[in-house]
Amino acid sequence: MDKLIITGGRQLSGEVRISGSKNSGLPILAATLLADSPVHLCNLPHLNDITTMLALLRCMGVGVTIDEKMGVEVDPTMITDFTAPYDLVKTMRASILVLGPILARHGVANVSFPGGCAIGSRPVDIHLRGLEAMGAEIQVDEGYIRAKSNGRLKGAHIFMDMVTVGGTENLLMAATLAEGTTILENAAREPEVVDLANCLVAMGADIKGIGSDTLTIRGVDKLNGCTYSVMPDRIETGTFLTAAAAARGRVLLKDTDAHILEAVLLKLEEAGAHINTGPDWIELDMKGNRPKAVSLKTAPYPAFPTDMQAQFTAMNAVAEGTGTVIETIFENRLIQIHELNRMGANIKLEGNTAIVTGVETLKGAPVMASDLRASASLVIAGMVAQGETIVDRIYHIDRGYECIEEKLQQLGANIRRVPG
Ligand SMILES: CC(=O)N[C@H]1[C@@H](OP(=O)(O)OP(=O)(O)OC[C@H]2O[C@@H](n3ccc(=O)[nH]c3=O)[C@H](O)[C@@H]2O)O[C@H](CO)[C@@H](O)[C@@H]1O
Ligand SMILES: C=C(OP(=O)(O)O)C(=O)O
Repeated sequence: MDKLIITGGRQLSGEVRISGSKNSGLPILAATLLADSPVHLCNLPHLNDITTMLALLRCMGVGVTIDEKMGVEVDPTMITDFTAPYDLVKTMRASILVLGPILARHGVANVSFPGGCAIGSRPVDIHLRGLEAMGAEIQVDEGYIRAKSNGRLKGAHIFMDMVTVGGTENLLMAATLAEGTTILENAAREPEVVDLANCLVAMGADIKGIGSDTLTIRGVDKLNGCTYSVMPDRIETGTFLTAAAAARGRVLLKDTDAHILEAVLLKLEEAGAHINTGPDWIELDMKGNRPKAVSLKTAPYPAFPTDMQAQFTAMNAVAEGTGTVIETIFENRLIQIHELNRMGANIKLEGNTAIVTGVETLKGAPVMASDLRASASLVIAGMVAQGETIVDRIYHIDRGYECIEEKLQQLGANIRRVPG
C-alpha cells in the first residue's frame, strides 16, 4: 500500500489549479445512462473513484472513450447488462447512483447493496422508498437491490424525510424519464446536485426549482447526448485553503468558484485569513499569522459541509484558542481525531462533538488514514508538524484528490509518495 511521507514545517505558498468535482462527476457519469446517444464530458478529475465509475459503466457494456484532452465520451446505447456488481460497488458507494438511471431507462436494475463504511452506516432507504413511490418493485436479495418497473416509472410527489445528496440525485435522474410530473421535496441543494440538474437539462430534461429544496421534474420520452463540463471541486478547493491557513501560508487557487463554498470562506476569515476572490479564483493569505480556532457545525448546504470538517479539525489543532466541532451528518466522522492526538493534538471527543484546543506544534508520527477527508486532515497535520509524518492507507486520499502530492509540492510542501 502506498504511503505519503511528509516533513513538516514548510510555509505553503503558490498557485494551484483546482480539478473537476468528484461529487458531481460521479452522478453525471451515472446520468449518461439515461441518454439515447453519446454524452461528451469535460473537466472530469483523474481520480480512483472516477476510474471505478468508468469501469462500472464498461462492465455493463457501455462504450467509454477517453480523448487526448482527457475528455470522456460515454455511449450508453451499447449497454448489455443492467447489473452493478459487488466487486465494484464495495469500493465506491456512489455506484448506487446508477440504480435510478438504469431502472428509468430500461425498466430493470440490479445493484449491489453498498453497505456501510468507515464514516457511518449510510443507508439508502430514501432512494428505495422514492423509487417505490414511482412504481418500482424492489427486493433485496443476496446483497443486491433488484428493481423493476412495469413500463415507465410514474411521476410522484416525494417528501424525503432527511436531506440526502445521493437520494436527491438518484430520484432526480429517475424522474427525468418517468411518465408525468415528479415533485421532490426537502431536496438537497448542494452545488453538485445543481451541476447534475444542469447537465440533465442539457440532455433535454425538464426540471424546475434547480438550486432550491423543491425540484419539479416533468418526465420526457427521451434524453439526448450533450457536451458538458463538470464544475470545480469545492472540497478540493476548501482543503487547499485550509491547508494554507493551518500552515500560515498564502495560496492562489485557479479554475474554481468562490460562490460554492461561502460557509467555508466565512470560517476561514473568522480564523484570520485574508481572502480575495475573482470570477474563477480564490486567494487566501494568512500573512504569516497563526490561525484562530473556530467553532462549527456540519449541516446540509448551504451550511458548513461535513466533507470539510476533518480539515478544519486539523487546522484548529494548531490554532490559537479552542474550537468546538459538531458533526451532524455521519456518526463516525470524527474518527481522525485519535490519529491527530497521536501527533500531539489536544482534542476531546464528547459524542458527536470534538473540542479542539490548539497547540503550538504537532509532532510527526506514523498515522493511518481511515477515510477520504480524514486522510486530508492527516496530510494537513503532517505539513504543520515538526519532523516526519508517514500517512498509511492513502488509497483513501486517491479517491478524491487529483495529484495530491504534486499539487502540494508546487506549494512548497515536503511530501513524497512511497509505493508499498
Ligand atoms: C459521492 C457524493 O456525492 N458523496 C457525498 C454525498 O454522500 P451521500 O449522498 O451518500 O450522503 P447523503 O447526503 O445521502 O447522506 C446524508 C445523511 O442522510 C442519511 N441517509 C441518506 C440516504 C438514505 O437513503 N438514508 C439516510 O438515512 C445518511 O446516512 C447521512 O446521515 O453527500 C454527503 C453529505 O454531504 C457527502 O459527505 C459525500 O461526500
Ligand atoms: C464521503 C465522501 O465521498 P463518498 O460519498 O464517495 O464516500 C467525500 O467525498 O468526502
